[in-house]
Amino acid sequence: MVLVVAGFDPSAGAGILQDIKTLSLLGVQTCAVVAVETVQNAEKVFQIKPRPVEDICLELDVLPTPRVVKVGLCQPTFVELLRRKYPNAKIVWNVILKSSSGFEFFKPQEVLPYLGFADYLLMNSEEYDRLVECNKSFLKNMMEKIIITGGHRKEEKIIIEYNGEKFVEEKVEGKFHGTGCCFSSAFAGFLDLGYEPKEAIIAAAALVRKILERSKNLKYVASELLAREWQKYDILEQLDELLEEFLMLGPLTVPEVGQNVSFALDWSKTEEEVAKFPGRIRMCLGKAVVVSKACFKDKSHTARMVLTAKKFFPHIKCATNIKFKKEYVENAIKQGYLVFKYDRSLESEELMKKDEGSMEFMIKLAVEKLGRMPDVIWDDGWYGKEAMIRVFGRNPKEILEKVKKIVSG
Ligand SMILES: Cc1ncc(COP(=O)(O)O)c(N)n1
Repeated sequence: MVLVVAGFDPSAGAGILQDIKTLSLLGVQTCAVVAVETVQNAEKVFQIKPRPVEDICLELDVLPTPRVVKVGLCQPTFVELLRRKYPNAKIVWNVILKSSSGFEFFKPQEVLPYLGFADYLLMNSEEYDRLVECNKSFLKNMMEKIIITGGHRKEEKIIIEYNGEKFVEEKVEGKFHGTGCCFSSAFAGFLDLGYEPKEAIIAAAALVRKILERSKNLKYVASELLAREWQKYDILEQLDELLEEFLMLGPLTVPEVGQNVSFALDWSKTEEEVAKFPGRIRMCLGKAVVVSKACFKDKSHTARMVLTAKKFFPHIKCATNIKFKKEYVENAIKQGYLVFKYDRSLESEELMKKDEGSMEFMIKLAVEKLGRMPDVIWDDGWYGKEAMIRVFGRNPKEILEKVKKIVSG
């Protein structure tokens, strides 16, 4: 378990909220106590208010004993107390003298007497230089504990120094509020997972780079943008789980052009962010087959349909196309589904030639006419276009249920 003892930044770019976001990416159990309250946003720290030591201790007393303690913005004297309370824990102290926005939290002489109580001291090169300036010999004796994080020097890469070694990671351009907190809690998390300190540095630097690549154009470390990537795995699993059932229905559903089931994430913007079966579900010697499990690669009509439907109704994230039969449309109506007939003759010549925009046009038309998202949109074909029934819903399970009812009446 990692215990975080740090400051509370209500803007969540830095401090405890950032620590928790980062540690949850590693899936390690985390507890936290607020050592300092702050008034701040991504641009500026206005005020800090240390909490009474007695209050913090009351909270610590009822928590399990941690394997790793990550200390962030905290009264330096408190680190001595933590050492005594948790003699066997690894204490990782992210020594913060100044915020990236320039607010002076502590003076070097305030933290120096307590550095010896931690096992690892993380600081940027500016902070390191200030501490050396204040007491060179004291810091020299502590070199095997000190991890100097890059990013504040003008080098082209991030260079992290530890115990005479240098670790290099790609730099992401930009100024992000909370990088120190993110790196130090990732380092603490990897220690908790059993990594050697060197390995924890390499892994933490790679994780921070991945998060920062997603935080481009933002002012803070947006760990939540990496956190949402788990949904990719989740939707692939949901599609693959139901593939067998979709294949069983194949002889009743697969059109000449093949069938696909596309499933989007809440944040999907492009076809490559929509899960689908590349190569589609096709009929081969009377059996429905796929060439691949669900993945994000490949283009798909149904993926484009979902992306458009989602623009109007964000909860509509899944769609499939099945072959047209008059009785299927009748069944859908009988089942009480909202059914829209799409008239392909309304398409402009330009749209027909391109094909790209026709799915978008079709859904816009349906939504405009009905005022809500239909369950089914069908058309009876056009020159060179196979007649088709399209089924929409929240997820593959819902789509499968709808398709079953439509084909069996
Ligand atoms: C609660 C708290 N902890 C740490 C920092 C430093 O982060 P940064 O240097 O990015 O402002 C901060 N501003 N607030």
